[in-house]
Amino acid sequence: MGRYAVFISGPAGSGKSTLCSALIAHANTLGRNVHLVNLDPAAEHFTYTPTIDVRELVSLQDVMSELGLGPNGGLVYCFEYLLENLDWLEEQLGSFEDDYLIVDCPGQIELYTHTNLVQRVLSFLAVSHSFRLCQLYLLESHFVDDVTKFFAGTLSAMSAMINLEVPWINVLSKVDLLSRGTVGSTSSASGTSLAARRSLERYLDPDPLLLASSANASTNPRLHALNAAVVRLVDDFSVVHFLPSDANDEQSVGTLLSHIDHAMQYGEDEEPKEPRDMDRFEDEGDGPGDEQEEVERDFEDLLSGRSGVAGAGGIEI
Ligand SMILES: Nc1nc2c(ncn2[C@@H]2O[C@H](COP(=O)(O)OP(=O)(O)OP(=O)(O)O)[C@@H](O)[C@H]2O)c(=O)[nH]1
Ligand SMILES: [Mg+2]
Repeated sequence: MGRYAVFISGPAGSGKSTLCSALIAHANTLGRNVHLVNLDPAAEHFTYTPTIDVRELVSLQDVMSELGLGPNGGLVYCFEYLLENLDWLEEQLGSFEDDYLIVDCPGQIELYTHTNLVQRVLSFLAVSHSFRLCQLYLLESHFVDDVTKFFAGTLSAMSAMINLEVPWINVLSKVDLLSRGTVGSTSSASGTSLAARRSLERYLDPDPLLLASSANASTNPRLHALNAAVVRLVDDFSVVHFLPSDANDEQSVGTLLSHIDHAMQYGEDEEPKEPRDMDRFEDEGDGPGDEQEEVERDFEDLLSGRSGVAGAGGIEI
């Protein structure tokens, strides 16, 4: 079948561990055998017991108390320790028959952008163990309530992407909070939801002119040339494309899993599948569309509550 590993990364609290659990639960309902790998030496608890857990090799708490390091230095030390002890990882990997790993990563962005530590773990899996890899990068949906925050989030995703050089999927997590009005402006609840929804639509398929004018409206004129440069960058590279995610919505999780499978060409003997919920689109008689159209449709369904999954709650706007 081949060996596959998807790394779930993103800033602290962006929903990585929750999404790992949701992906595993969804894969289980499809009868698929996937394994959780914990690469976060500071993790506390998991819904599913990790099959491989870096804390069995080294834990952040021990490193901090024994070496007197702070949390960030301690984390870097833990990764260096892991890389010095790859035989441990090798032994853990060797016990699998079906290798589809869902890897929960630490939230410290500098691990992906300032060091090559994560990159070396990825290379070890790809080169020494023939894993096909994919990296998911989560950004919380509150990044879309302000264009300058969106730029910051997009640029951090881009710098991690350039550093790691593996198939990449950007995810806007917790979009259900937008529809509840928890994220966005301070107007009335329904107004806030609508505004947030419009923001999200704008950022899923950004119009460069609109992005530039709203960035210019909230920044010093001296920064307008920089805004224009960032908008060009955002417009020119596909890093700007985000898949919306609600970890509590099975359809959303299913769509993400299908994008991950597609990125890694999971099941190479089978016909490669387009990253979409095929049954739903076939039922609706839709022909194949481009990826962005798909994302927009999924997003529309998510926000309008047309989830089509038994037991999944609709989202009120
Ligand atoms: N509403 C909503 N909440 C979510 C979603 N995903 C995660 N959360 C919540 O966000 C919080 C953080 O989620 P985690 O999964 O622990 O985030 P994390 O990225 O693993 O955090 P660290 O490991 O500390 O970096 C928790 O309270 C989750 O319940 C989502 O899709 N919707
Ligand atoms: Mg976590």
